[in-house]
Amino acid sequence: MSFISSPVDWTTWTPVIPATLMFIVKDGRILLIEKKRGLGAGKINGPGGKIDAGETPLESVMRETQEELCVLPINPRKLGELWFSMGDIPDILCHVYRADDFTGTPTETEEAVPLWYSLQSIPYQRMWEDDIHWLPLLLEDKTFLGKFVFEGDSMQWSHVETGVAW
Ligand SMILES: COc1nc(N)nc2c1ncn2[C@H]1C[C@H](O)[C@@H](COP(=O)(O)OP(=O)(O)OP(=O)(O)O)O1
Repeated sequence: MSFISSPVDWTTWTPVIPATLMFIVKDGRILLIEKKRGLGAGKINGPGGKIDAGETPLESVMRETQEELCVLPINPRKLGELWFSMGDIPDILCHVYRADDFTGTPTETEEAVPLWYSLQSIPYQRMWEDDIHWLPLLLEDKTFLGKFVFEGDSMQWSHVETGVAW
């Protein structure tokens, strides 16, 4: 969808909300959540959320994963950033992490239902529209920077580059 020019000037774009996402990939499966409340409620995503004041992105994604799923990722690594121009809500810069192991038992909480999917049956139709543009890169352990323009739930424009050094 990046064949048309971007409706957003990314050189001056300034995100308002810093956020995170975590994807745990183990034994040919990925640990996702059905989000029960907040932005994206009802969709399937990784655990994550807004970064609190004074937190680093890594501290935030560990806290959010613990709060939402009762697990702690082992050796998390940042693979991507997602820049979301959202239109009707404040713009989001999301740091995306992957881990290949965890401690604890994935457990339903007030915020999320844990869901394991095989890597061959990721439910993209129930996820945000941008995910299919970068989650395959994360599964290949590639780094990426994705820029997306949304109007409501509808993606209007996208561009993803890979081989980014974080
Ligand atoms: C627009 O496209 C998006 N795609 C994907 N894959 N993920 C997105 C998109 N927009 C937002 N997100 C992610 C980023 C965060 O992980 C969550 C939103 O976080 P939330 O608002 O739920 O933050 P919390 O701190 O958990 O919320 P509370 O204020 O309820 O504590 O969605």
